[in-house]
Amino acid sequence: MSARRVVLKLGTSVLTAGTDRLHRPRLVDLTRQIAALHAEGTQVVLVSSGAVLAGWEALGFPPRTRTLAEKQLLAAVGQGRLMHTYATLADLYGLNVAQVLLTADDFRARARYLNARTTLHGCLERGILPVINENDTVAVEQIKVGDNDTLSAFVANLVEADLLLILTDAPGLYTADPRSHPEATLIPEVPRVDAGIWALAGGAGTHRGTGGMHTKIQAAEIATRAGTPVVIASGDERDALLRVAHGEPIGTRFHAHGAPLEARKRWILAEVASASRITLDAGAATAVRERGSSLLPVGVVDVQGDFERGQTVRVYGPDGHEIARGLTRYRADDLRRVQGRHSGDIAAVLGYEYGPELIHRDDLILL
Ligand SMILES: Nc1ncnc2c1ncn2[C@@H]1O[C@H](COP(=O)(O)OP(=O)(O)O)[C@@H](O)[C@H]1O
Ligand SMILES: N[C@@H](CCC(=O)OP(=O)(O)O)C(=O)O
Repeated sequence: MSARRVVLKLGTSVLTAGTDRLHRPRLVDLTRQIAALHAEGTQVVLVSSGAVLAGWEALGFPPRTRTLAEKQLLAAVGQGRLMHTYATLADLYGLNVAQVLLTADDFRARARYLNARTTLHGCLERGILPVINENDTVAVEQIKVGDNDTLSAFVANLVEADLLLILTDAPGLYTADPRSHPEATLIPEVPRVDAGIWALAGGAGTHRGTGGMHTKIQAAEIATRAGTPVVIASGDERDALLRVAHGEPIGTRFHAHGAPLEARKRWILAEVASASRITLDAGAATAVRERGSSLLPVGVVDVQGDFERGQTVRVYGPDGHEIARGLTRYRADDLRRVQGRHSGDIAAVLGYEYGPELIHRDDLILL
């Protein structure tokens, strides 16, 4: 079966194709494959490393100290150049690109999470290619994801991808690090990431890459638990992206556990804002419960508690029974000002708006 929404992670090792520089022919080839998938109606979200390398290249390969400050400086120099390269190449295929720089905090804080999600979905709806990287220049130890394998798994959850493809310089997960164990063999299928799989992780990867196989296994565990299958394959393989997206068995495939919706439900149901309580009128309760509608402010008769935009809130029917939980797009104080009013009035009352829905149906779980 072909994937409809793919998160593609490109490691530094792929972008350099065994050289010291961003390998332009490699980037052209990958962009061509992304454009071909777009033409088939498959959405692609790119998580691209390479900023540090591009910065190092731009500055003429100065001796490396490998400190955090140096990495941040090189990333600051390189990120723009990396994006310029993607924008130029995508333009050849009539594609626009959007730069999205994220850190771990953007996944933890719900308002930021929601904003990132809205932007990414907006890009996908308009056929724009989002190019994501960690925001290295601000990502101090406490808030950084730390490697783009893990970041790509977070992104796969964020956009509810139906495939995460991690391209690297190894053909997949081997029984041991193939650099030091030439007798190692490829593992084509991993039904579950268990202790035996973790034991194969080996060391920290190439001198340019971050994390080696360890972070790729970690990414596979995060994404497969949330319902997204993961493939690790080689960027040297001809048409790797197209073939994997079309379901061809190359590299190592990690099987998803459970249905994606279940994982997302668990996420929404977790961390309910304390004492939050939104009460609906009968019409809104029926629309939400029986017609699967989004929840609009017009159907709200009462708002209790103090919650922020992006938090999970409890939704009650007029009879006082909890009927749903969902992620609110408006904070409690703002919602009190627009409850019972039509969505078209929101901007006039608040001076801004985050869309017509209070809780979008995708963010609403019926109980
Ligand atoms: N069991 C394993 N199977 C395959 N590769 C492994 C394994 N253990 C360690 N590795 C190493 O991981 C490297 C890829 O990771 P890394 O250098 O971080 O690449 P990237 O830049 O693509 O993230 C491979 O080149 C390989 O040497
Ligand atoms: N954010 C960094 C890449 C970090 C990273 O995980 O690198 P890699 O192991 O090559 O995917 C950069 O753009 O250089």
